[in-house]
Amino acid sequence: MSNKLRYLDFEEAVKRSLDLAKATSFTEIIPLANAIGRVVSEDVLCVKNLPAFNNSAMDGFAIKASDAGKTLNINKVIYAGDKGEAVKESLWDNECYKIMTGAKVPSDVDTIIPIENCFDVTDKTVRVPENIKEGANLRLKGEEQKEGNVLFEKGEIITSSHVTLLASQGLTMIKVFKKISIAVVSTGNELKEPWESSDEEEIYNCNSYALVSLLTENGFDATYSGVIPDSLEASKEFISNMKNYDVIITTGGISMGDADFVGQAFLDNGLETAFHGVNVKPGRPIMMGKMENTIVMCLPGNPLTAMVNMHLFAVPVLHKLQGSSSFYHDVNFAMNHQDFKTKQGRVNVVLGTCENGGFKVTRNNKYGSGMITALYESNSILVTREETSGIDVGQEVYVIKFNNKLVKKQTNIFN
Ligand SMILES: Nc1nc2c(c(=O)[nH]1)N[C@H]1C(S)=C(S)[C@@H](COP(=O)(O)OP(=O)(O)OC[C@H]3O[C@@H](n4cnc5c(N)ncnc54)[C@H](O)[C@@H]3O)O[C@H]1N2
Ligand code: MOO
Repeated sequence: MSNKLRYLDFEEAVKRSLDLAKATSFTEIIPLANAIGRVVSEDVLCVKNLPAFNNSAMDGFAIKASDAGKTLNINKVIYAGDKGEAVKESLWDNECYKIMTGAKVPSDVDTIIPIENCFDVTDKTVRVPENIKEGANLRLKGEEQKEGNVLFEKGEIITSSHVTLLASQGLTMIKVFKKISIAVVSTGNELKEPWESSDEEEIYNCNSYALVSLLTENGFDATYSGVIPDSLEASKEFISNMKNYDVIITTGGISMGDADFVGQAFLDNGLETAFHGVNVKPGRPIMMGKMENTIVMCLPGNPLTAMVNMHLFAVPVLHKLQGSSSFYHDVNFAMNHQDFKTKQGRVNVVLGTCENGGFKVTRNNKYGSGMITALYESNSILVTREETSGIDVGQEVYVIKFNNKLVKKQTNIFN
């Protein structure tokens, strides 16, 4: 680390990491069917009024409100999709239309009465109630969105709700930001790939697979590019071949060990360091910077640390790079269910489970950063301030959720 004793303030590190990221400007046009999770690169405007024409919200009778209480002759039946003559104004005195939900409403009527609220209904006549509300059950052209309105904005991530809107507009292609290219690499001579056999002194590389999966969960494409060897020369060469990526994420080799060459290898390749060493537990050795046009994120090798810091620091930066306008953590407000201690003097990132508004710390907050199962047992992280020494039962806390799932036990959903 550049300075062994001074670690950067957590909030400053978050700021510097986000300052590193400038949104991509490369775009492409893709089919609607492939659009989920992509980031819109320009505002999407309404090109077809919603609704596109005045239509009925109910199966029933389209009448003039002034005919309330009368028995009316049924002029014709109008179905959804009818057009031209079939929906032309043609009422004489004491007439109405029978109309179906979604059908165009001729302009000589102003109110729809649901069929079940009418009396003496036959094929030819109907008696309408006395008390009616003029304009009832009429969906007016453009009342939801008018042509020219912004339906959604540049920088939004496409969800099923966006797809609904696009399809409602007859838009089959959408302009999005091109996916940024992300390389994930591990470091360490002790690593074996999960399909290889390993001696007792060797361990399986879980970080690379963990990070690629986490990136996939967050809508990114990432390439696993292998293991950087534990030698400065080999590390330098490995890194020099990766400068075409938008982002390189490494784990391990970033602390103070004799085999920790990653930082130096990046520096020798022209890295401008934004920070190396942050006052956070776990994750103190974390390093970030920019090497020509490539953002570099070096996470500590301990699996739990790597994943926690990936959630906390890296994911927001990646969303910003990808052009998303929403890249800050979404926090949930929860009630803490079990006392736990935290280490004063550093920002602590604590694992726990957040369900139905309650937070429960994982393993009483006594787990090591080399552990793997503690992460699996958790779905949230809680970040404390440097001066905090513990969190009490009943204290209200902010938590950041990951691996968001449905829950096993049903609880009250009503308010
Ligand atoms: N003298 C000091 N030693 C250490 C410090 C320190 O400040 N001074 N910091 C400690 C902290 S905190 C952490 S975190 C670790 C991080 O060190 P590195 O980033 O250099 O990581 P490595 O030493 O390469 O590995 C640490 C640990 O993680 C295992 N590992 C590495 N890669 C993988 C992988 N792909 N899959 C699974 N496990 C992996 C590795 O075998 C080690 O056990 O440094 C402390 N030391
Ligand atoms: O960052 Mo390290 O994981 O605190 O041990």
